[in-house]
Amino acid sequence: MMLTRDLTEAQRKAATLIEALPWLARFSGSTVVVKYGGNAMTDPDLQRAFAADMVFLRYAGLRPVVVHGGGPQISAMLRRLGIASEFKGGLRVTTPEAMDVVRMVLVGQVGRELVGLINEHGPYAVGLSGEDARLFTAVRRPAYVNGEPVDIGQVGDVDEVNVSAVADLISAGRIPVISTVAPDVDGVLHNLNADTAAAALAIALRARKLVVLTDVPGLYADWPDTGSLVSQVSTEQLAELLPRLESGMVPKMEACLRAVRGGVPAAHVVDGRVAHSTLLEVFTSEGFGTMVVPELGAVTA
Ligand SMILES: Nc1ncnc2c1ncn2[C@@H]1O[C@H](COP(=O)(O)OP(=O)(O)O)[C@@H](O)[C@H]1O
Ligand SMILES: CC(=O)N[C@@H](CCC(=O)OP(=O)(O)O)C(=O)O
Repeated sequence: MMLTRDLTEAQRKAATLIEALPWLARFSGSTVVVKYGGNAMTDPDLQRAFAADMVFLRYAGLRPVVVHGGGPQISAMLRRLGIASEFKGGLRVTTPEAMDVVRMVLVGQVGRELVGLINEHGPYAVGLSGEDARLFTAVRRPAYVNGEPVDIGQVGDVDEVNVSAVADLISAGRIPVISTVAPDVDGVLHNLNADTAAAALAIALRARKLVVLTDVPGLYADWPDTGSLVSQVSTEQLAELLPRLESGMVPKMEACLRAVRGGVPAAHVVDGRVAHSTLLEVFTSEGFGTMVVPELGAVTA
């Protein structure tokens, strides 16, 4: 005979599953670009949970595309090699020497590890960088310090996206895992901020969502005041807030703004330190993290 306690537990599980039903119906068939930040991938258990989430999305009928970061991992390798490195306006100043390390770490290390973790579940993940099938063409990107443009070397913005480079993989049921280095028109390799590249890809793929995993619960309007967490923000409000933001949040929120202005219905910044944060964002009714929408009250998510 089933104990009352077991029944309650079973009902709770059923309630969790059934809560996902409207979201499954809404998002089935949709492309979701998930940016996995370097700060959110330091724990092996969290990495495994992330990989499982991508496979879960796929089996739920969504089309996940992973764009990964690796800022802390690049910094660690540069330190090991004794190469100086600094950030300006949230972007890494990238010398030709640093560029070699950026490519080695993102493509050869971080990307490979994620592909391996996803493929523990089956033959799904295929790793590629902006160089493969000309996925991204870069154009040099200036950074701004106190409103003045500063040269930060081989740092790029995405000029063009060759959608067909990933569309075929997605149609075949694969999960593209993308490392964000890309050549410019002259073939010179550039270092792309991963948030920036994820936004450009989400727009080009007409994604239903951009989900950005980082190491904070979301955007704080008045950082570091923890009472100022923003649950929902319109593009207009975010554009006003942007000049007051600092460090890594600048390219991140610029990317979310760009994605939503570019036609992606919602961009979410969520806490990647919480296991299965992507599933919580996609399949539960409570808001999780910060959601950027075209206008407040827009029916989306
Ligand atoms: N207004 C803000 N809201 C949230 N985080 C902020 C803010 N301003 C600065 N930060 C910092 O930005 C960091 C996230 O950016 P970044 O380090 O580039 O992360 P990722 O590796 O995930 O891209 C947070 O850990 C936090 O320290
Ligand atoms: C130009 C620039 O800053 N590129 C980044 C690329 C990696 C990245 O964006 O990683 P996260 O998402 O972990 O921050 C860098 O060199 O760190």
